[in-house]
Amino acid sequence: MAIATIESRYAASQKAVIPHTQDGMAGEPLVVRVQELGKSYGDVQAVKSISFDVVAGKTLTLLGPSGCGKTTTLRCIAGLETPTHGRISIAGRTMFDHASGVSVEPEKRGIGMVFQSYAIWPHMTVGGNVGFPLKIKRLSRTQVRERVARILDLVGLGDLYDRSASQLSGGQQQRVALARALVFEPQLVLFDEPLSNLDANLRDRMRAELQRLQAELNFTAIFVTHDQQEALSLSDQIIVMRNGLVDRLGAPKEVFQNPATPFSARFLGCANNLQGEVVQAAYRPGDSVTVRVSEVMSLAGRWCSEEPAHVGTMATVAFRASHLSIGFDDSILASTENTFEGQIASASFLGDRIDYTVSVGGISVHADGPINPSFARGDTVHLVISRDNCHVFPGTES
Ligand SMILES: Nc1ncnc2c1ncn2[C@@H]1O[C@H](COP(=O)(O)OP(=O)(O)OP(=O)(O)O)[C@@H](O)[C@H]1O
Repeated sequence: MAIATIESRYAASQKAVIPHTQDGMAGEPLVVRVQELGKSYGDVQAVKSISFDVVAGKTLTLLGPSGCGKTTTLRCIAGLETPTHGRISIAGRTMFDHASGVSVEPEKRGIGMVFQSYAIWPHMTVGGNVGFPLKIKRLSRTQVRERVARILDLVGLGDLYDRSASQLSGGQQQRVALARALVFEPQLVLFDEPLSNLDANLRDRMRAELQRLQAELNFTAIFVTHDQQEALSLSDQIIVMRNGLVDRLGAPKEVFQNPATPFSARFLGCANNLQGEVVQAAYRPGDSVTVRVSEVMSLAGRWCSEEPAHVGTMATVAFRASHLSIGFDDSILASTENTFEGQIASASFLGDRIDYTVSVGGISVHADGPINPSFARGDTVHLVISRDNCHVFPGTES
């Protein structure tokens, strides 16, 4: 039986979709729908309850710290784990439904997977590794050869067809794993930290290659990573996961610029999380609010909750080190709001900038500064940050 082309598979997926109504994407074709998915291992609730949709041809990334349930979610979608509850459908077809007992076998889900470990067979050639999924599907030798040659060209390994897989660099092995996942033209590809074993240069190149391949082959992707740069650069949508739940879901820019919780703020690079008492109230999200962090430090920021901030309640102010300006004198101070004096407690050279820890009346603040001028331990400096860059959340939960 001839295997459908990428284009016809994609066209078929477009016909079989459920109308989509969430997150302003109404009318777009859906490839994956995950509803109230949960998975427990004995007493461990690896995934508590998670729901999301992925639109055809787009990339959704599960981002979060180690142990938050990213891989378990991915493995449930692939059919490698049986969820404890919930429902998963792909292109309108139910793959798992706890309520009705449906559970489609992994090999019948039509999903490609790329793992962190590559999982390629060292005793086979490159062509043998990549052609393996097609052999299982009983394609003829000629068809396998043609398909494998084409995908190897696409991933930049066209001249390594007959090379033994044991004679490849890490980057080449990663490309083989990628080619093997894509060779049977899946409409959905799952990536579990596929770039984490590569050096920084290669990782950047592979990110760009993945984007090119996705544009060319039009597959839908679910990506797992704990690297925020990777998530921001590769995704159409990001889910920040925490303890088996969705902490934040949105487009990369939205998630980065408007963190909805202190956890998301910290995970997406807000190195400063200061706690204090509300001294100027806020009633709606986006309202100005002031929090007194210490005797010498009150911070004005944007309120990030639907609940009002009453005077006297506790709140958390999150902001990035890169948003603080730091200088020797108060000429850097454009206003009198959110300005502080402190002493340099430590400095870490990061190549293109210096990460300073500044003590402001005993409270430690992280501030990025330029290479020149640089400041030494004990120097007195001035700091300023705009109110728009301070995100304020209710409570003091870390
Ligand atoms: N087979 C298993 N048996 C028991 N517990 C498991 C099993 N697999 C995962 N867990 C637990 O489930 C939780 C979620 O694990 P998971 O691998 O999904 O996290 P993760 O976010 O992918 O982490 P990492 O980034 O470290 O890979 C962890 O507490 C983990 O110890």
